[in-house]
Amino acid sequence: MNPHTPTLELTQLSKKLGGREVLKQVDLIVQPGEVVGIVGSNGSGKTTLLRLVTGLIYPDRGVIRVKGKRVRPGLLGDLPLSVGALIETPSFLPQFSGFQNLTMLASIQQKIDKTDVYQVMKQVGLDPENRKPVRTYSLGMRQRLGIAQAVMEDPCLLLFDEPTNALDDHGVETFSSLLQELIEKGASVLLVSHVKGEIQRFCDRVFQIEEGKLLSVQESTKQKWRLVVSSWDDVEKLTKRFPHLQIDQPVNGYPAVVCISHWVSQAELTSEMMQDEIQVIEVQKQI
Ligand SMILES: Nc1ncnc2c1ncn2[C@@H]1O[C@H](COP(=O)(O)OP(=O)(O)OP(=O)(O)O)[C@@H](O)[C@H]1O
Repeated sequence: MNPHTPTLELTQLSKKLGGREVLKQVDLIVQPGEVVGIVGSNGSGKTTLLRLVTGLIYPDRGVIRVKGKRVRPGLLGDLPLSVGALIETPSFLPQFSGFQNLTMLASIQQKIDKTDVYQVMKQVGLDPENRKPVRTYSLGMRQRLGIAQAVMEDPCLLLFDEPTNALDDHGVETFSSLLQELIEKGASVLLVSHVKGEIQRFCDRVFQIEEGKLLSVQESTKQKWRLVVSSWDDVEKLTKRFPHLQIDQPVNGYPAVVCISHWVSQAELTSEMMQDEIQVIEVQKQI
């Protein structure tokens, strides 16, 4: 897999619902580690956009690619397994406990085991030992379970639709730190939210859906740098220290990585590297 392959590519995506063209020729590219916010008034098409990416519904026109692989919806289709989603009110089997629900879902892909499910439930503030069926869960507990389900298999792309809906203050904080952790690990996120603070805090870029069009309302302030370093040990130090790093083609035999960050000057960047005693051969600001 080419490390530069975008996590998500939407090309000329259009979708009609109830006789109305909800999305019109939408184009979007989301890179690894990028958090993209989607805002817009009620009924503007935000949820529709996320559902299209999961393959739950299919576009009338256009192409969706996750990690370069085309999403072909339908039961016999090719659904993107590396996508974690929390869209609208999550539904679970009501007669089973939260833990049972998640372990059943985990058994489909067999990427994670019961211990991982146990841990992720604790992470979202749910008691994995609670044997009560999901039908007795409050809305907030269901939402927490939905968040756990979305993140548990460490997907490369996360789709969150109003993730803090029904969460109490503690739940919001828990979600925020979980999201921060995922971003640091390099996941890409599409975040739909009416909560301005949430969008401002997490998103690198923000788009608004207006009359079916995806309009940019906040451009990224991040820069892309290529760092050429003296050894693979330095690459190891860098990958420990900085999220979203991608190994690049070596430059004159030296290892190189591409890094997306908010640094504005080369001096700032070099001083960060020096703190970790990383020997930088060359810093290239990419255009
Ligand atoms: N199954 C459906 N059949 C017909 N129309 C639908 C269907 N699902 C959604 N729509 C319509 O598509 C439009 C976009 O809906 P969508 O749920 O994507 O909006 P949204 O931006 O997520 O809204 P909200 O902020 O209220 O969650 C709305 O006008 C909605 O009524």
